[in-house]
Amino acid sequence: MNEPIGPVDATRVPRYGGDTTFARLPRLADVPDADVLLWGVPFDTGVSYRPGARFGPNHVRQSSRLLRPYNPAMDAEPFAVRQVADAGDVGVNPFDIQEAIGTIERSARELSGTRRTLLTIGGDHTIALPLLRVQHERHGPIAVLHFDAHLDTWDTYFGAPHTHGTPFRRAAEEGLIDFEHSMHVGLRGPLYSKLDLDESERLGFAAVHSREFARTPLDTIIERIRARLGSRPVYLSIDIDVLDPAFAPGTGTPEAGGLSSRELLEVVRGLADLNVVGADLVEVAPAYDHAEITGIAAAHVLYDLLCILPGGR
Ligand SMILES: N=C(N)NCCCC(=O)O
Ligand SMILES: [Zn+2]
Ligand SMILES: [Zn+2]
Repeated sequence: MNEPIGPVDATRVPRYGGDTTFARLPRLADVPDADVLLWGVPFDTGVSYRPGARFGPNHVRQSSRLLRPYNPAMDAEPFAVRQVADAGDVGVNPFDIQEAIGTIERSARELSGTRRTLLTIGGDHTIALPLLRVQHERHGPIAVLHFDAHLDTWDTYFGAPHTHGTPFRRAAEEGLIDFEHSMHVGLRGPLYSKLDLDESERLGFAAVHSREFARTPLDTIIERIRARLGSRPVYLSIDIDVLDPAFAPGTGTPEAGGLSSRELLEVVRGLADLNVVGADLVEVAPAYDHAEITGIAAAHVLYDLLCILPGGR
């Protein structure tokens, strides 16, 4: 087997120069094949408040230039153990949500092929639906670990079924989710009514609310999550607004009282050895970011995610 082609060597080409791929990894076209692909879905037509997540993928790439090859927290070299590459962005229609969802689904299917793991950079949370459809084709009903301030199980907005507040309701209706083993993490903020929580529970989602992080030891929370997911194939859907606006100001629907980046990174690391089969990281909206705070948090979450994937260490 050929050695994986890693990121550009920062001792030869300084980090701030050259092509902007995630972690300065090679592009898919420049490697014989890849085991793990990062790709961007620059789509935000589903947002209900501040727009701008369409600029998320390139912002996260730009904010990932300082990542280094060795991750001491996981004793891992994620770019050395297998081929990771950046597959660029998919061209999605910003004026037609249905068409965009179809394009995302087809592209995800094509890119994953028979064996590749996809890490998708959004884009708003609408994009989780087509991504879950492709996971379902491979694994059947899939355990979803959903990091978010919001439930995203709402029914419609202005009568529209496909928005960033509704992907998990649609996915539930399509039978894509294994509710015995699915969970929200980081919920908080005002709701439309108490029924919002009841409906999510009725669908079958368990939940760790953000406020529980204030009083419960992190290891206890990680244990609860691991027990819920078990040995099932797990899909991670990470809305960056799970972080407190202090740690992720660059997002469209910020809510106070969220996780710190340290807490989120520790929870992600705590998922090591579970069967994580894919992930998305959504809702980074760079227009509201400062000094790449949100972009850097997103890049580091993806980096640790690469290390917890089966075979990532
Ligand atoms: N950020 C996501 N995915 N959803 C937020 C929807 C909240 C709302 O507009 O009421
Ligand atoms: Zn959210
Ligand atoms: Zn969301």
